[in-house]
Amino acid sequence: MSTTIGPDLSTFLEATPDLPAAQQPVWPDPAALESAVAELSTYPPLVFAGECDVLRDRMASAGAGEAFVLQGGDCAETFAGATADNIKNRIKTILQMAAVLTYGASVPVVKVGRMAGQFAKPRSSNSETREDVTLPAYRGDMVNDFEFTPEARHPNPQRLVRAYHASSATLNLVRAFTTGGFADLRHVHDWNRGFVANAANQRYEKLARDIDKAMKFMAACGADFEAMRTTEFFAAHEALILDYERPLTRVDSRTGNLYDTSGHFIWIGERTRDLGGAHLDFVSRIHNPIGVKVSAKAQVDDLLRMIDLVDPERTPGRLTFITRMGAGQVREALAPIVEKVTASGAAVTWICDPMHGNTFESASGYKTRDFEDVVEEVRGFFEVHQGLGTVPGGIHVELTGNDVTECIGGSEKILDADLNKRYETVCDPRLNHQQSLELAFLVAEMLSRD
Ligand SMILES: O=C[C@H](O)[C@H](O)COP(=O)(O)O
Ligand SMILES: C=C(OP(=O)(O)O)C(=O)O
Ligand SMILES: [Mn+2]
Repeated sequence: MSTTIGPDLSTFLEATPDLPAAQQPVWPDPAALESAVAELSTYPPLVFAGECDVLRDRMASAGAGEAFVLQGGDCAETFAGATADNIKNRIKTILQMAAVLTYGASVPVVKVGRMAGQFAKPRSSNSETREDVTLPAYRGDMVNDFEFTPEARHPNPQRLVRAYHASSATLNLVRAFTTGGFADLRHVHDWNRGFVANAANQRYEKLARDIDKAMKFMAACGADFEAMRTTEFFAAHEALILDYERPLTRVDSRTGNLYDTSGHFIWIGERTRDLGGAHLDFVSRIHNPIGVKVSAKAQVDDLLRMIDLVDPERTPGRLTFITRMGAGQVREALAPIVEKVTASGAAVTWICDPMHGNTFESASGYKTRDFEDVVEEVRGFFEVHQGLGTVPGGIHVELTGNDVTECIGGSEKILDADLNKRYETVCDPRLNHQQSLELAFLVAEMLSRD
């Protein structure tokens, strides 16, 4: 892969028309931006194009019902939060969930972290007001700082460079954990035994016992557990800030194709998926597997045009629709979309994000989600696909491996009054470690019935 801007890449950058790009920061110093972008464009790729191709094949398998995708991680990663413990806890949680889902689905689980690049946020409002002070909204550590002062909220393009380094360090540790023995299926299974040993999680004991039996059966048959000490793991984030994504786009020396090397899988958010906008234009020019968030407001005709733009060849695994309808709307809103997209002959993979349609402000003023709504949206997602004979390909969840109190409900019965105990997110409320595992057990039950 070329690490400098070669002739093909310059042509790409010049050919990119000046389309409107939603949700971009207004960088106050153009010279500082130019210098940060120039610096990024000289840096090595964070991922290799061949790995993106492998993930595209995996997403295709999920679209065909031969794999199940688990995407999970913070709503917004932070520079300060990129510590060994935080990363380890998140990986551990995802691995534990994946083990349970693998059993439930009886197919391989494709593990994808919302990690190593998830440093930018689209916002509903450009500003935030606390008491009588109004400042620019926090847009992710890649742009400005969460602290509520005018200096902190000032967009600083050197943060793009810092985001690259934080992503690089995160990815390095993720690769070490997932290939160095930490991911050993036997450890992961032991951790899950710990989860069901908690009296509050007794309801899941039977499933855990069944997995235990399956492991013993495999061992008795001489299964090669040594080969299960490592696992594939991919990195994903929302491709929001084009001044970060464009300079990390490289020509793959094997094929001459362009890849955004900031992550294996990148997605376009609900607020930036306009057909005439710069974000869809950008992803239509690169070869990574791409996701697009789809809310209940989406128009099917727009989605069909989007498919023509992003996946004109109808390559399985190229395009994933990450639907986020809300528990109350999923059955009604998702069915006609899946039906018409399927009837068009498109080959998209369907994933359920049960978080973003279920956010509300609690009585005590916290932005939260109810665990019950999260589970209910996944249930609706499965029902719709079952009804249409289409494939529910995976889930996309905002989670952390830590014991935060950001979403209410779950077997620990977190209440509104508990939210202030450990509300640590800088953007959306995440499922904590226990809630994430509980979700995995419930989805495994849905999958095994499916
Ligand atoms: O994931 C992100 C949020 O849903 C998005 O940034 C909007 O959040 P806001 O309504 O707090 O701005
Ligand atoms: C902003 C997000 O989602 P959406 O684009 O679906 O609102 C997100 O995934 O954090
Ligand atoms: Mn979010």
